Amino acid sequence: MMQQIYPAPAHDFRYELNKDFQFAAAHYVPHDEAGACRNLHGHTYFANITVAGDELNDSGFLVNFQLIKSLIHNRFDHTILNNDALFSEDTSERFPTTEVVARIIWEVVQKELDDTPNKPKCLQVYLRETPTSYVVYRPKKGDFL
Ligand SMILES: Nc1nc2c(c(=O)[nH]1)N=C([C@H](O)[C@H](O)COP(=O)(O)OP(=O)(O)OP(=O)(O)O)CN2
Ligand SMILES: [Zn+2]
Repeated sequence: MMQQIYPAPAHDFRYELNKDFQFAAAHYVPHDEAGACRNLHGHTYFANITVAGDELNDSGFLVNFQLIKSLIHNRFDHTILNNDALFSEDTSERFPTTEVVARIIWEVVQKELDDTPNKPKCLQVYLRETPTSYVVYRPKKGDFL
């Protein structure tokens, strides 16, 4: 399916994995400057999640590829993002723009990784909203526990 070259975050961890997946979702951006995006419309989002770490778990995984996909796909696929409690119309920090959706994906994934024994780090979320538009979210050091 996706098999494209993604930008690579710099790091010196021993292992790095990447998981591609897609999900279909509708959204609108509740702001006057959003133009046509103020209207409810849908996308097939393509995501690439980068996870890195020095230690593997008892399965020999950094983290199961399927866990990364299911965390996001099960929550957002065939939904209206604006209806999810992770988003809000009260603050632009929680409007479901591509930038914010990418950051929220990072927050969901990293929260799960923080609960694993080998504690890998999500270093990058690449999120493509349309054939011509995508965002890359990279956390800063201080964003990790
Ligand atoms: N910085 C952002 N700009 C825009 C966002 C966004 O989330 N962050 N979102 C939109 C719209 O929601 C739209 O879905 C995507 O916009 P756009 O790239 O303009 O989509 P097109 O397919 O129409 O692009 P063309 O390259 O002109 O075909 C708008 N902006
Ligand atoms: Zn859109």
